[in-house]
Amino acid sequence: MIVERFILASRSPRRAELLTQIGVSFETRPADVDETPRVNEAACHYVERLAQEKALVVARHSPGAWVIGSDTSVVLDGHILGKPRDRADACETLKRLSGQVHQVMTGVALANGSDCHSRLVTTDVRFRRLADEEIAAYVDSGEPMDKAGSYGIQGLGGIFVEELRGSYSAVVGLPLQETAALLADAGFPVWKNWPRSLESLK
Ligand SMILES: Cc1cn([C@H]2C[C@H](O)[C@@H](COP(=O)(O)OP(=O)(O)OP(=O)(O)O)O2)c(=O)[nH]c1=O
Repeated sequence: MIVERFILASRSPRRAELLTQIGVSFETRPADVDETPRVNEAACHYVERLAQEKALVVARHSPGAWVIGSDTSVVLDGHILGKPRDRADACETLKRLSGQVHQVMTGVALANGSDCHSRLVTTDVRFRRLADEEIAAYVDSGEPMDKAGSYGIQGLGGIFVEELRGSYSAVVGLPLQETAALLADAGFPVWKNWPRSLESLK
């Protein structure tokens, strides 16, 4: 019997939790890629390219494995806001997001050898107005520091979000519907591995 091997090419604990949530068993291997945007590269192209590169770089060294890579960026007026460099940068980013609608773009890619398929998910998120003291307290919590756009919707930062149109899981870091669709297209519908808790009651 051939047992398929799945690898999550990520060091993000959120992505690992989300992939576990839909019933996929996998190993993790961080992908080190250069995250510098190309000159004049549109945010949507950048995000999908990085997801592909993360998956492909790990797939190259993992023959036969199915590798999932992902990238999330926060985009305000077309400008990519990545992870904060430091405390001041996080405060500045949160001030820019205050009272505004921004986009969270997440790319997800599935690679096998040099073959790679990907999807891009864009979600509109509206922040309410944030007070300066609130921003300072949030940055002091440390939560923004490893997150695109300097916030985590799944954490303390959830209180900033007034409205969301799109995919909540994509904002957290891995779009579940699209990830499952990529796996299904490759011949691995995730539901086949779900537990059968009620089977004995039939
Ligand atoms: C907007 C937002 C981002 N994030 C996180 C998801 C990603 O981990 C991170 C964006 O950075 P990424 O560069 O996409 O990912 P990463 O460096 O954490 O992990 P890897 O490249 O190894 O896969 O921001 C949240 O956790 N919550 C949010 O609400």
